[in-house]
Amino acid sequence: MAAVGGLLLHVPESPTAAPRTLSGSRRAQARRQAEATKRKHPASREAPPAKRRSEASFLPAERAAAKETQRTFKGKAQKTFSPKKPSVGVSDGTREQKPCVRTSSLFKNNPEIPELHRPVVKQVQEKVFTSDAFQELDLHPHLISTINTVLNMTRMTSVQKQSIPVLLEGRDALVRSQTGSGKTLAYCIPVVQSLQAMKSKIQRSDGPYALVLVPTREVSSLTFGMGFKQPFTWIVPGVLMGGERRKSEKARLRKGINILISTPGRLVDHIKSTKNIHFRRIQWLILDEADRILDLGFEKDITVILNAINAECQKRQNVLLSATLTEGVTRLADISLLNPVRISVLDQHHGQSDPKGRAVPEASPLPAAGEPDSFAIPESLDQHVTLVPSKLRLVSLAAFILQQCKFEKDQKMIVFFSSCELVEFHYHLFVQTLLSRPGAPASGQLLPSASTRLKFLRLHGNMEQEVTIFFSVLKDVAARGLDLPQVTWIVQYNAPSSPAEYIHRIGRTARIGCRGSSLLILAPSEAEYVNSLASHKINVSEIKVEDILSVLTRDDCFKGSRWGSQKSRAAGPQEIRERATVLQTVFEDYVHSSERRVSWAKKALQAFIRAYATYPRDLKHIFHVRSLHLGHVAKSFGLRDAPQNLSVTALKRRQANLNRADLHKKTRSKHRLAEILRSEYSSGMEAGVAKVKKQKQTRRARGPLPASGQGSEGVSKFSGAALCQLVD
Ligand SMILES: Nc1ncnc2c1ncn2[C@@H]1O[C@H](COP(=O)(O)OP(=O)(O)OP(=O)(O)O)[C@@H](O)[C@H]1O
Repeated sequence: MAAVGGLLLHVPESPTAAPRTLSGSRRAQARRQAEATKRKHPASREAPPAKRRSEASFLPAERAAAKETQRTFKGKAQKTFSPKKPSVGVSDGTREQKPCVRTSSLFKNNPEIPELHRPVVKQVQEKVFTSDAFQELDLHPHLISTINTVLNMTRMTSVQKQSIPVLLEGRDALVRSQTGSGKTLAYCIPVVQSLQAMKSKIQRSDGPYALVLVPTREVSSLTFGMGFKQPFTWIVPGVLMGGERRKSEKARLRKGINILISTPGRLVDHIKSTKNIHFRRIQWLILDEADRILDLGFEKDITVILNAINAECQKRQNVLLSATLTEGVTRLADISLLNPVRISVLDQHHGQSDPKGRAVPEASPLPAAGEPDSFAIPESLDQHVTLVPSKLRLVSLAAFILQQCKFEKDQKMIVFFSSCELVEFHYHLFVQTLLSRPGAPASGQLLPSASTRLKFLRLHGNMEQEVTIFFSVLKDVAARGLDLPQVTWIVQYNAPSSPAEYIHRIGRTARIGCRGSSLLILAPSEAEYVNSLASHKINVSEIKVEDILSVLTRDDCFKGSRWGSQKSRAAGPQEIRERATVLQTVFEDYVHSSERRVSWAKKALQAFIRAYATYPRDLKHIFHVRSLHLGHVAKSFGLRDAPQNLSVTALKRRQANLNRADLHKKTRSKHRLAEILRSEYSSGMEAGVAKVKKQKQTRRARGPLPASGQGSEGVSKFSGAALCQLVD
């Protein structure tokens, strides 16, 4: 089941959007460039530690890698990259002041980009579809016809073919299969089949017969929407989710829910406070996305739930499903399943099926002690990584979005960030600078040929109201809520905190056999993360940052003056630098156009650093706040200088005093805190975090708002978040 805690979706704009006129745009561009030229660049103040300093620094060191530059750019490499003097050019037959863009600030003093010696590993792969139809299963004809006509599915996926017969036989099962392989229906079908076949017809007032636990509210809605669209109207499914008011959930529980879908946190909340919740008729207990449930620290809540169910009913069927089979998942299986059949789609090749194609109980291929887990990755998914110096991160992300979504057709992209604040920041920044708006005045902050083909949406944990809107938007766009089958690109702007999280993020594309690609953006100092992924049999190939930025040469609105009259000239590194600087200047001008926006960008920067400080211990040698160069990172927030009062230690101390003590008290787990801070998955029931959110809201009411008045600040309820964009 798809689960994305927060995302920003990007849909085609109305074709009526009026593009701005070129002449006005050129003037605005010239003004921006003039300002950029006038500005004093603080390059020397931003110099990185001596260890990583290099003179000319677009590539690992331009001079050292001149050959590489020529190979990649297919143009003539420039020998020197000193700031250029303003020049006068001729345009459209009129003499016009065309100042040059200074390139020193963005491209000087960057750390070297190391050669990526990526170990090539053989990825674990699974076959998604079988040739077998649902008709081959012993199911009620109405159920088959609903699957065929309402859900529009004919052939079973491998996991469905292996799991459904086992579950229909009444066995407990531990099911492992890659993301997007159809695990939800693998349990929904047997549950519905068994409940409709009960001798005494189910009454709504009987209460729950099946309990489905999922990690997040989003997943619960989707499970409800997709899996339990069943034809037997007397079986009532229902969802308990954190965003809804407890009172109305209690009322629904009182009326009766036969298939109850909930996040662990929300259910525990009801177990403790709702009198009329009971489990005496439970026949099915499903733990879906068990790895994510554990990642989020819900182990204790699961124990509370198991105890509550065991106290009222002993005999039931238990199913645990997971994309990754970690030690934690096996431990959970040990306590929740009884003599389970272990189904792993990979096992097909290892003779674990009987002659009828049914899986038989057997030990699953768990990693040996000390050996890292390996994850199955869809065959149709191409994974990439790019190493980008901090100063170039923002322009690189924007260039990549433009490359894929403006210059390519039929693209949809989800961009994951490490916090809600980052989603808000990038959403507003891109909407204000990269999009053209009908009737918008020529503010000079919008790119002249700003795209009419792009649209952005966002989703994250601080958006309770907007989640509903988001779902209704998605209904039109993708028809399957957050499970967006046509997503073509997943971009991870901030690295995930675990390989399992990486797998779940990239699992939003290449679903159910479709093609998809992913891009992980790392800083040069984070290159070792690629080895960490390789140890889990995750294979990524490199895209060079200059190849990403070179897309800017396809759009004349990024043109620097030096190239104004040389249309035929091939794009060289210098031109790419100039164009990247034009784009960066657009972002910086927007951010620096008011005090409020500067303070908003600073807060986003703080949120980034806070999230960076929460990487788990085993990744600290790769992601350590001390290795961040604040001046450089500030550039990726459109800030011209690092905020004066922003020292990593002070920030951490302040943050610890403000929030963590409270959160620690509530969660009693450092790991859980880190996950809540970093992960896009949440039940929405984190008491401690909710309290923090309340504090933040109060503070937000007092403090300055971002430009649009919609942003958020501080520690979010769950900060892993994503920005998703979709293009016509
Ligand atoms: N037999 C089928 N034929 C066609 N599409 C299917 C079939 N089974 C499931 N799907 C579709 O595949 C997509 C992924 O299914 P689902 O969300 O259940 O996968 P999953 O394995 O639970 O993924 P994840 O682990 O990422 O949550 C959904 O859009 C679903 O509608």
